[in-house]
Amino acid sequence: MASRNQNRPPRSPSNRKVGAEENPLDKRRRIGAERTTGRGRAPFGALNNKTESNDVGRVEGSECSTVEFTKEEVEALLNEKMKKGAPFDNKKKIEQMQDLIKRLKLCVKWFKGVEDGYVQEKEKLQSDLESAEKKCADTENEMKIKIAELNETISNLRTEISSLEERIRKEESEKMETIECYRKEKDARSAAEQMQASLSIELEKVRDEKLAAERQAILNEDKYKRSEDYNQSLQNYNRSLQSDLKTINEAHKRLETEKATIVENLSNVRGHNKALQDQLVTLKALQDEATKQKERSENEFKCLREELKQTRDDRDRRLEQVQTLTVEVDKYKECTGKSLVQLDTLTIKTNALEETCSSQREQINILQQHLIAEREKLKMADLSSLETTKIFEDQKRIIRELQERLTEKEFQVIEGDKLRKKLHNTILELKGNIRVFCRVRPLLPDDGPGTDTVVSFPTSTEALGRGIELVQSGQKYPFTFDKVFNHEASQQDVFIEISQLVQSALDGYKVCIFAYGQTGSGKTYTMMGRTEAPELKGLIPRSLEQIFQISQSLKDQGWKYKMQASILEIYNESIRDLLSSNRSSGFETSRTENGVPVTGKQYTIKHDANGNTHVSDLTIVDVCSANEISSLLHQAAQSRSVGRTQMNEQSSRSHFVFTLRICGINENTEQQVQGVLNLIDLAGSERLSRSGATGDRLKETQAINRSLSSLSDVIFALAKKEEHVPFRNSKLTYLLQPCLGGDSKTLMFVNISPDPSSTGESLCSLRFAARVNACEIGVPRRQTSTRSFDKDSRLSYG
Ligand SMILES: Nc1ncnc2c1ncn2[C@@H]1O[C@H](COP(=O)(O)OP(=O)(O)OP(=O)(O)O)[C@@H](O)[C@H]1O
Repeated sequence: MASRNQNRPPRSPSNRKVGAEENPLDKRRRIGAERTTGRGRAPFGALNNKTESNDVGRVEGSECSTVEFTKEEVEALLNEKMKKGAPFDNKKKIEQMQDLIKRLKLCVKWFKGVEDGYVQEKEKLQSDLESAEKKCADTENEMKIKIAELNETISNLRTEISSLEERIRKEESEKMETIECYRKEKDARSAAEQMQASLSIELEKVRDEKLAAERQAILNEDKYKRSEDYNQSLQNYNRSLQSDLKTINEAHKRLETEKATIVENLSNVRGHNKALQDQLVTLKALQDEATKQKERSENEFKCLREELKQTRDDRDRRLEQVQTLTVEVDKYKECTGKSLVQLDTLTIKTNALEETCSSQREQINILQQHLIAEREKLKMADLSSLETTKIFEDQKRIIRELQERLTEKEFQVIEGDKLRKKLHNTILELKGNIRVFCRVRPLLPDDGPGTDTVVSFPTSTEALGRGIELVQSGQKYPFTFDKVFNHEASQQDVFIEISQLVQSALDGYKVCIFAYGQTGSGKTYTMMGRTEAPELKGLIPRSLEQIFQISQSLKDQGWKYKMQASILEIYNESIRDLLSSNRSSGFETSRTENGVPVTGKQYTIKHDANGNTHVSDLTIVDVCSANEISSLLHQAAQSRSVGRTQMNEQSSRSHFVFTLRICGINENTEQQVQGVLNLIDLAGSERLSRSGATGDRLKETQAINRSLSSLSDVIFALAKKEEHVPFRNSKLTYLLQPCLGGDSKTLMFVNISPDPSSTGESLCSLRFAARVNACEIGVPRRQTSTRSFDKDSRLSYG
């Protein structure tokens, strides 16, 4: 924090040396001591010395920046009296006075310097505070963003880590599965290899067997060939035996023939027969022998056949065996081929799995490296978050300090605001708690000729802008009001004058602004204005817009406002709720239409202990914006015109009362305010003698006159602090009474028509306004106008 001395005017080099050796307090003490001992104080002593050397200006310039005064010194300087000398020693007196003046000048300069320093310090602090606040807010935002980013990064990293861990777990389980698969495949491969080996052995065996079978087959074939050859030879032998047998049989036949011949020749050849018989026996023996031989050969042949068959069967069997073995060999071959293919695919798969495994291992390594890097990052993030937290704490501390300063400043602002309100109110009170403005409307095409003939505005310094003169029957009637607006005054000109009152309503005061005047004098124009163009807007919309604008701007100071609006109309002493959603229920029960009572509500006016007015059954709407108010005013205008049609009522015969209740609370100070803003367009005034009214119209006019007269009576009674406040059964005055007394602010517009045919009405209105203008409520009014209130000048509308 900057010390206060930093903002002081710079010290002269010579003095800086002194300042380095002793503090200002010591110096002040020294100055005081020197003064009491009469040896001269540092500033004044220096001044005196320099005065002697006739170089006062330069000395003052250089010394004033180094001299400091204590309160006591300043008071002593102010209270210092002339030393008593010779009574006519004017020269000495003058010197003394010059000395005193110089010291006083020094003191004043010192004061100015200090004051400038304070102002600079204040400005610097203000700018420091603003920049620090901005910086704090920025840093806080940055911190928040950074923390959010870090949190996000941390959460991302965490999710990444968890996903990586999950992936690792998955990879590991996959790896385990792969290893398991690999192991199984290895087993299968080894089993297949074993099988292949056993199959190879079997194949070898089968091959051997096949070779043996082939050899056997060759042998068998040889055997078979030999058997066939043998068979052939046996068949040949058999054939030869057959041919032998044939020849033998032929021989036998021949022998038989020979026998016959022989037998024939037996006798002849008995001898020979015998020999022949012997030969025959031998031949028979031979034949037996041959038959036996034949049988033996046949047996042998049979045996050989058997053997051949057996060999053939054997051969067939062997062939079958060979075939089955070949099939088996083929099968084995196929099987081996398949196994080999399987083995190859398994090998490829294994290789692929091994590759996958190694790539996964690599991936795991990469992921682990990632994990390590991310952990490292996390650590870094933690560290930076710690650093950030530290910075954040520092910033928080700075913010706290700044907030404390801000609170201090806010307190000062609040105090300033209180002072502003007080001053604002004082200004208004000085202007008068009751003020009367007069507004003269321009001539309308329907009016008679010339404004100047009826109304004129005095140009004397005292009455400029405040005076108005009305001419009736050649006689001039001068009036003075707080402000007089001529026919050229715009709506904005008028609003500028009343806008301070609007501020008072927000400050918690009761404010009542009403327009009074004869029919057609411009009351509605003043209060409501016209909707065609924004610049024609009247006081009511402008005031409400300002209220919302100010209430918005006060939000920064912690003020929160709740606004409630109600709009009513008083016609013939009956209240009509212009915001009632049910139009027929907007009328008071006491009203009748064509002699038939209209069903509706009873609007009873009550005042509570806090001086607030309540109208029972009245619609109260919470409003937050000027737009809402506009739509309410629109609704009220429609209800009004509907009411007029229903009641067969003429325009301007009713008082239009817009009430805005303002409840403000300051969240910082818990200060509360309750203001009321009443904006009223009164019914047009009319003299009975002039209206020539009869019947209901007469009653209406009497009621209006009664309520207007009663209004001035109430204002008068409140101004005079009279105990009895006359209401004369006027609902209007009873309604407004809490807003007229005490420190309430009342502003009355008296609207004047320049139409020569209504000069009498204008005079009457001006007299009424003058009567109100003479009232004083609260603090005494300014001295500029002498006011008198003639109790007997009560207006008569009769
Ligand atoms: N300052 C002005 N400038 C221009 N025209 C105005 C001004 N004042 C009033 N007028 C016009 O004069 C006419 C009568 O004004 P207005 O209706 O406001 O009178 P009023 O006093 O409200 O009458 P009433 O008592 O009958 O309601 C309107 O046409 C209005 O536009």
